[in-house]
Amino acid sequence: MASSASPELSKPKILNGPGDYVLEDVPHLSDYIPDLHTYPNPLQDNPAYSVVKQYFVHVDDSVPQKVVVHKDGPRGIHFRRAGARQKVYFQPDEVHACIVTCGGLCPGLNTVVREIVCGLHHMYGVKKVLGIDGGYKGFYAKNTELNPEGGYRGFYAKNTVYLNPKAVNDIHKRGGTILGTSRGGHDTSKIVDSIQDRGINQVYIIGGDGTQRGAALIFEEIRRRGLKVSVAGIPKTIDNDIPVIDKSFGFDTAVEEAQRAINAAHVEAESFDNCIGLVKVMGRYSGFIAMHATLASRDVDCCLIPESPFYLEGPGGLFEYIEKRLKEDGHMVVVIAEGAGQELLTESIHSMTDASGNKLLQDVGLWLSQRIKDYFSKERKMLINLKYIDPTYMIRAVPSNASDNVYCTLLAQSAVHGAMAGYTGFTSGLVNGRHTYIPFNRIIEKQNKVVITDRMWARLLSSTNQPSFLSAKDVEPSTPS
Ligand SMILES: Nc1ncnc2c1ncn2[C@@H]1O[C@H](COP(=O)(O)OP(=O)(O)O)[C@@H](O)[C@H]1O
Ligand SMILES: O=P(O)(O)OC[C@H]1O[C@](O)(COP(=O)(O)O)[C@@H](O)[C@@H]1O
Ligand SMILES: [Mg+2]
Repeated sequence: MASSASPELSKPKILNGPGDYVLEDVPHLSDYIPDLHTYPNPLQDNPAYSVVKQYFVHVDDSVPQKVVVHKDGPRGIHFRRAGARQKVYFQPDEVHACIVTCGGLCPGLNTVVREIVCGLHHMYGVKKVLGIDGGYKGFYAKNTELNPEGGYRGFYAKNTVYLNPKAVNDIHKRGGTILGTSRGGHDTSKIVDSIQDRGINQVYIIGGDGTQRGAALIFEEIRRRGLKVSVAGIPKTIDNDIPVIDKSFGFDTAVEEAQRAINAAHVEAESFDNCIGLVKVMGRYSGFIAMHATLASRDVDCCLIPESPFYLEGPGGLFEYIEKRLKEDGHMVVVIAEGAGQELLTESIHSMTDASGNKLLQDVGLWLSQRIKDYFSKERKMLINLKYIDPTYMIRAVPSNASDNVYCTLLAQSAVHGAMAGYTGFTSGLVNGRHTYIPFNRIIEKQNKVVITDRMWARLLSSTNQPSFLSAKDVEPSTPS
């Protein structure tokens, strides 16, 4: 379960400028520690970067949250631009960094770990980088029993391990996280005690919404204790449910992997009479994987996501639509996100949660398969075939694809530049194609969801021709994307 520590966060750092310019800034070590020494950025002597004009980011550079504007509109909210600064707040041999990965797996975790280690080492000459084993609880729990014979995890599973470029050289080619991960076990004071006792002064925390909430609490406690420790988050979520950022790393890879299952479902469905291929993908509260995989595939006739309630029977319902597709085409493909239609399932485990406090879901794919079979055999006396494919863990256990690898590299390097420059309490994130530092309060304030009154969902509906399961009265106006 998450820590019971007070979730009260310090006041956001907001700076205003002309034309209703707003900078939602991130904290800096100098906000609460006076007279900190600064040093020239060692990158200025690095032969790889010395030829780059204006390699260092201007101290006033910021990135707008909204790029579609009206000529008389306000300049609006901005975030601090990520990147190397001319001055740094740590000397290389003073840095003792640590990296932890928390929550579910996501393609690209190992790439982020690799690039933090290599970025610190090659760009800033930092040699002491500690890997924390098995998520937040690895900061304080002794995992001596966690030492399976052989293998990468076996090698690393000993609570903490020092990482260097050689040790992480090829880890981006494998899925998962070499550090291990977990849900639950966040205990703010034990974690900060461990950081303080070990003399760690840069903490890199890779994880999703729950993890970033935990990171915000760690930052607050570090600030309360007045420690010179930078806390940097790198947002990880296969569900793409973290707000503000353009998309999370690993998402493209997951969508690509989901295509393989959808293709298989389509091949099966086309090969048998009256056949339905049903694919369940991840997406606990947000249906982005299902939506993007559907739009990418073009073989999908119906996509069901948590944000769009649906119903089975009667006019405009799913059964009626399935019957129509089978009569017209003889086959169909349905993609369902795991969080869709949970309200239709029995109440039995609705109140159960995992160790992190996330709602535990029932298998909507199995349930829907059974309901479809029952309906067509018993009520419509129709012979149908149904092939259910559940690629759930396959799509998140793969290594990241090429574009996610590049994305992970830049996120990791941005985090390193930010921490070296003394920023803290931030998440490294892509906003309108630019790398930024986003304050924790913005990252954890809500979950990113598919807006079903938005253009993207309309594009999906028009590509599948499925019913919207909505009446006009359910539709609220929204800003289209
Ligand atoms: N509200 C919270 N406060 C502090 N820690 C949290 C909170 N929610 C989750 N955590 C911790 O963050 C870690 C990952 O959370 P989880 O929800 O499982 O995954 P994710 O970060 O991917 O959403 C767990 O160790 C969990 O204890
Ligand atoms: O079975 P596990 O490991 O708890 O993971 C399942 C969940 O992980 C998710 O991928 C989300 O994980 P995160 O919150 O860790 O990003 C959900 O889609 C899914 O419900
Ligand atoms: Mg989560």
